[in-house]
Amino acid sequence: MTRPDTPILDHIAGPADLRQMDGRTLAKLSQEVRAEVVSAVSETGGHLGSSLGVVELTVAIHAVFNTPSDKLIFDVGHQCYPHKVLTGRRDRIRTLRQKDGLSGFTKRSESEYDPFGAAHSSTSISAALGFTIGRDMGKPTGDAIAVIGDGAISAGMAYEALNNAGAEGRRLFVILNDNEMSIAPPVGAMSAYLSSLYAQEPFQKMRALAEGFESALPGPMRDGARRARQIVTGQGGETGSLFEALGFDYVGPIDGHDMGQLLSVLRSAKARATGPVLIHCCTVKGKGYAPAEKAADCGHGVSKFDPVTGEQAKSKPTAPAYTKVFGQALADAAARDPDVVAITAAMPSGTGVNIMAERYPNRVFDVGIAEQHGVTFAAGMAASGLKPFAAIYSTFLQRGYDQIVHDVALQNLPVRFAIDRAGLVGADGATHAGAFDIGYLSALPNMTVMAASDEAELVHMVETARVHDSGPIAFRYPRGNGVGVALPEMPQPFEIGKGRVVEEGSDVAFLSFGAHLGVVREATALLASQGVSATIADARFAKPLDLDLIHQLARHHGALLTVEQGARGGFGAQVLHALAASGAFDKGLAIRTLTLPDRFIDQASPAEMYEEAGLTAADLAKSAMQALGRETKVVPLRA
Ligand SMILES: Cc1ncc(C[n+]2csc(CCOP(=O)(O)OP(=O)(O)O)c2C)c(N)n1
Ligand SMILES: CC(=O)[C@@H](O)[C@H](O)COP(=O)(O)O
Ligand SMILES: [Mg+2]
Repeated sequence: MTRPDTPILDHIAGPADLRQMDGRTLAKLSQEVRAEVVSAVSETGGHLGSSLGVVELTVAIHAVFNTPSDKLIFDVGHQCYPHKVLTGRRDRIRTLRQKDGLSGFTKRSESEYDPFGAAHSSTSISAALGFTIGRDMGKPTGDAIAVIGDGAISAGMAYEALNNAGAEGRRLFVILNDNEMSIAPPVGAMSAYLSSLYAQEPFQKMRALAEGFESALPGPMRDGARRARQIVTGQGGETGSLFEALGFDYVGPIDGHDMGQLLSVLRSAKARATGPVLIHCCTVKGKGYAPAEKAADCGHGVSKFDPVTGEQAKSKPTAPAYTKVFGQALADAAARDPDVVAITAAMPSGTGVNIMAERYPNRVFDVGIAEQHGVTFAAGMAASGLKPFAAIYSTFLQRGYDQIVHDVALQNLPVRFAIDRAGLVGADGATHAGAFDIGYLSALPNMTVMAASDEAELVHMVETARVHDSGPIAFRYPRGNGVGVALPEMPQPFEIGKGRVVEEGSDVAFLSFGAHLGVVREATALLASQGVSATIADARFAKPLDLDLIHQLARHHGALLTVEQGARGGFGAQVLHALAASGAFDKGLAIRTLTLPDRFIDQASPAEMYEEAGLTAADLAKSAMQALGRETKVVPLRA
């Protein structure tokens, strides 16, 4: 594959080199960085659109600020590819999101230029404020600059940070990267407010309340800024008032692709700021690469693609994606039951609720990146008598945990949690792993917790959740495609707390919770080839547990192994508690709990990550042999 011609970039060793360049050269360099990002992501896949949108901004920040002493903190971190190219990682940029390669996000362990890791949104201002306190208390750290998107700034945590930063009044830079896009078009009053800011004032007529800013700006901008200030302070204009009310100086809006504007504004802000400053920067998501600019999601997340045409490599699925199966089952449930409503936190297509939204737009609520609010909002809906399905990825539901405890479980409100991306997700890595939900939900009184072992089970679980109106209920399912089983014509609710035996055996029993059932089947085939007969049970429920089934498995087999795609403290722990409480260990019991290990696992393919986790079929078979006290070397093992 031909690589782009990058004569300027080829001579960049690090951000210090940018500080020697004039604006025209920096603008040219930006084009080369853009070409490099397109070329690299065409080979790896990844968050293309967000990265393309911040190329000039990233170049300008590094040219003006003294990174890594100054701390550049990207919110979410999915837009950091140009930053990685410029900060000594260009030689590995084609390993993005691959096993042993660069992370797709900022990561402290990867570079001194990544002062704060991210991947979940809306943390940057808080972290930047923390650095400013460190600086002011004498720690060897320079200015802090948070770059946050218009989607990310819709989350509560960002407001908490703005509120705190405004009150602290310390020198701090927040750059609002406003591309009028989240993953889907952004929603909410804040988004409308930001749009109104640049509807009121075209570029160049920037506004800076402090006189000092104005006088530091070049001629035409200074006039624009002064006019804007007069509009606001003299004639009651509203521009920037929200941020100013929070204690920030507001500068903008500026054109985030105009190197001249960026350099002027950043330099004057750097020279003059005494307190917190918000620079409102307007950009285009996918900028400069037509297929991304034209795409409905502006190329937010792409698989490998042909850089000439933009056509993405799509493998032919052998079975429908779990997300789609859920989305369809939810829409069907909504058709049967007018009380069914759905909530998403800025992920309508990622969670599949867009399918229901097409049919029932007034019953699907996108709350923006606001999982905490989304959970309590769902609790309110449940309290009103509706049947809310809060469709939130496992990893992002962590944001709403106190709301799950305090607003949902404690009040025993029947919120249905549809938990996608359960287990290891692949290229997004540890930050996005759905590792903890089994544990954090099963710990809660009143909560019912299910996991789907295949896509047909998922359909039945949607129905189980719909009819379960006596308390909260959750069901989890993984990223990716189902296993290819036939889907039921008409879903049937499961009996709460009842599992099923999938295959009868005699020597050892596997009690599987969720989508690792296929791997369990492979493990039993390996065991069969060694003359070991295994029972396979699908627990369906982590809470309440099917105690009869568990006791029966424990009693009639030489060993019992629980299997789950989740961290320690989850399903296996629940089983151990139940067996201990019944005294099953008093007489001795060979048992193993097969979970994710107690460490974070870096990005790779899901299969590679499960291998790293020690959850392959061979690993399971080996554990079974060990639990039975038999020779293990006959089983094919991972090195
Ligand atoms: C807490 C949390 N919820 C959801 C997401 C998923 N997510 C990642 S990027 C994104 C959109 C961010 O939009 P914006 O901040 O405007 O950045 P852009 O992609 O437009 O550059 C969302 C919803 C996340 N990373 N973290
Ligand atoms: C950055 C981020 O959080 C999302 O874009 C995420 O990468 C989406 O993941 P899926 O591809 O699994 O929907
Ligand atoms: Mg955006």
